[in-house]
Amino acid sequence: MIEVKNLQKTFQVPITQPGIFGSIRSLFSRQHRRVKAVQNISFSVETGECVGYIGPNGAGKSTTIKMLSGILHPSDGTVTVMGHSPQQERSIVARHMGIVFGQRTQLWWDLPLRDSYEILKQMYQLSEMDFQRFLRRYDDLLGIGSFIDTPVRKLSLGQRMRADLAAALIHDPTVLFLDEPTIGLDVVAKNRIRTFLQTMNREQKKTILLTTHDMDDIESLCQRVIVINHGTIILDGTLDALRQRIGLPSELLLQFATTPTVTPIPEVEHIDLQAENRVLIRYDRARITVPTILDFTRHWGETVDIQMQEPSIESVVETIYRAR
Ligand SMILES: Nc1ncnc2c1ncn2[C@@H]1O[C@H](COP(=O)(O)OP(=O)(O)OP(=O)(O)O)[C@@H](O)[C@H]1O
Repeated sequence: MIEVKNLQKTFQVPITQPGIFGSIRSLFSRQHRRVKAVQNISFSVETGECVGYIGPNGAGKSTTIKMLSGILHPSDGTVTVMGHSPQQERSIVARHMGIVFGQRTQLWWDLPLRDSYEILKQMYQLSEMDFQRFLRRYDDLLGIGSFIDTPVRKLSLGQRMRADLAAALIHDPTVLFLDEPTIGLDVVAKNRIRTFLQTMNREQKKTILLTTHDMDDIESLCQRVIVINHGTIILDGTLDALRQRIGLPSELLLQFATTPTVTPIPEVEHIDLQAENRVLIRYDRARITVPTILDFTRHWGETVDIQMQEPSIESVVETIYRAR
């Protein structure tokens, strides 16, 4: 479905001089430095897979997605999506591909959402019947009907993301490139998007490549992860393999009413008593479950709050480096 071979992207960035005169001088300067955003990466994605493409800030994720979708030309290497080059056969690939950039909308900012969809309907030459079916379907799945007459600029972030997802699917593509589709959303909105994407992947068999900074997105959606850092792939495997290889820790933050009496828990290496009667417990889900941990902690004192969190992408990358 997606084939990436020895892909590279190098940007030429002008070298700026300090100070205001320096900045003006830089405008006319020929001095550049080279930023190797993506360096020699290769992978393939099969039909129906949902792959998490993760890495810290500046790792090269968006640059890869932009090359896969034909927005950027690679400096070297090749990409094919369903056997076609996104650069040379952009209109063919565009028919099979939906794309969402969480950081910026692809809808018309000042128009009511409905008008944006009308424009897309014309662009993709949808029949009126298919268009009406699209509106009904994505009202059911994402609730777009409740804000369809609102100008895009007035939508909440969660509504805007749902609107963008629906727009990316208006032509019923087979592949979805999603660049941080849950960024900035609250827990409820994130869960709604995740449930929707699960439906798209598991029931509609859409192939999904997803970049995110949220390990919960990966946990709930992806069977496979590709980890990228400094433009190179440092790990490509199943989520389980990643977990086993680096002992991916999960975190439990407990808030006690008074100072807890902390005692060791078998299979748990990290227990940290923090300020204000909080205890951070890092554990490996392959070795111990949350109910078992709570069986121990209820003897420590009265628990008033429990928060579960997945490790940050940064700590995943750090752990991979340490394990290599
Ligand atoms: N148009 C551009 N011109 C120059 N440098 C760029 C350009 N786009 C990206 N870069 C650089 O390429 C590197 C990779 O950027 P990219 O946006 O792909 O990272 P990312 O993994 O998506 O990061 P983030 O998680 O912060 O979105 C960075 O060093 C970035 O500054």
